[in-house]
Amino acid sequence: MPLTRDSAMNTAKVLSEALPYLQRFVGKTIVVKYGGNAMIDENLKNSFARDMVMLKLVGINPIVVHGGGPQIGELLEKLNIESRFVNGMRVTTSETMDVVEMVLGGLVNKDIVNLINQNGGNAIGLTGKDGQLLHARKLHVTQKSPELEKPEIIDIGHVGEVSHINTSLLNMLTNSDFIPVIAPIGVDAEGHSYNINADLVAGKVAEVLQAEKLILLTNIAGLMDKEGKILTGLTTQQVDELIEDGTIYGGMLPKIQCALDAVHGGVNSAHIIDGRVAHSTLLELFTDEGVGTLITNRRR
Ligand SMILES: Nc1ncnc2c1ncn2[C@@H]1O[C@H](COP(=O)(O)OP(=O)(O)O)[C@@H](O)[C@H]1O
Ligand SMILES: CC(=O)N[C@@H](CCC(=O)OP(=O)(O)O)C(=O)O
Repeated sequence: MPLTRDSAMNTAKVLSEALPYLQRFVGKTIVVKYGGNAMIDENLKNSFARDMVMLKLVGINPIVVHGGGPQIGELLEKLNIESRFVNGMRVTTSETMDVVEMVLGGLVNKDIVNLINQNGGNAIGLTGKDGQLLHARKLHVTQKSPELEKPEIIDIGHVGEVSHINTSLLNMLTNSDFIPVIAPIGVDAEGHSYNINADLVAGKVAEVLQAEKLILLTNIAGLMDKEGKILTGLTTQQVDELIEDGTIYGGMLPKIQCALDAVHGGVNSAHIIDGRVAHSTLLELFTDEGVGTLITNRRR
């Protein structure tokens, strides 16, 4: 559709206004956790892929870490395998692990790689096993309950946390103009697979690369209080209180924890943003529009 003069002027204005942001972020690494609706809706999928291609083209290094919880859930259901979560983590038996690896490392990862490449990018898909990218160890979760005096340690199976990241592999790929697309599957020294929450992987990748930003795309407008108001600029203590009183629960727990860990570990800022909004990554990076929850070290 041909642009009218007004909308052409507007496009030029928007591009010009992006200049200071481009100058600030060029050469920097931005880790994007891709998940939620942005990974299901065809239009949103496409706009996400275009955003990644655009970032790379203007000299920013995007690294994508993807989730796929709903896609895993769908296949488990078809296979009649029961699934449940503890503290936002999927209890993972050996049988479940096989499904997780098939879905995340196969269908989901290749779909994203393909979409970025179709939009003119140069994406390469990896699980934590490729090039031993993500070393993992078993994650032990604790759960508090009013009936118990001290928190209970729960075994949730083949669920891991990141113990080491092969940064030279990531640097090699980004320096060769690839966009790495990482599926959150880890491996230990004995070659066992681990299912790792994608937010935790994204946070760790951002930390070890000392990324400029960690952007967590999700299905909600941001971290909210009990009245649904978006919370931003929180301190660690405020977050702890919100967890204690039940305002933060389920899938938001690993998200907020990894955002805090990342900024404590040297990432400039972490953002929990609404992946239901098209081009939300560009909005976050190149405009003054704050979309969602910002977590930085500055207020601490
Ligand atoms: N305080 C909170 N603010 C916003 N969402 C919350 C909060 N506490 C729990 N949640 C839940 O966390 C969900 C986001 O986590 P999750 O579904 O795992 O996202 P993703 O698939 O993007 O990783 C929200 O949809 C919401 O149901
Ligand atoms: C241990 C654990 O819970 N792993 C996740 C991995 C995928 C993921 O994190 O997907 P989302 O980001 O879409 O939730 C799972 O099995 O669902």
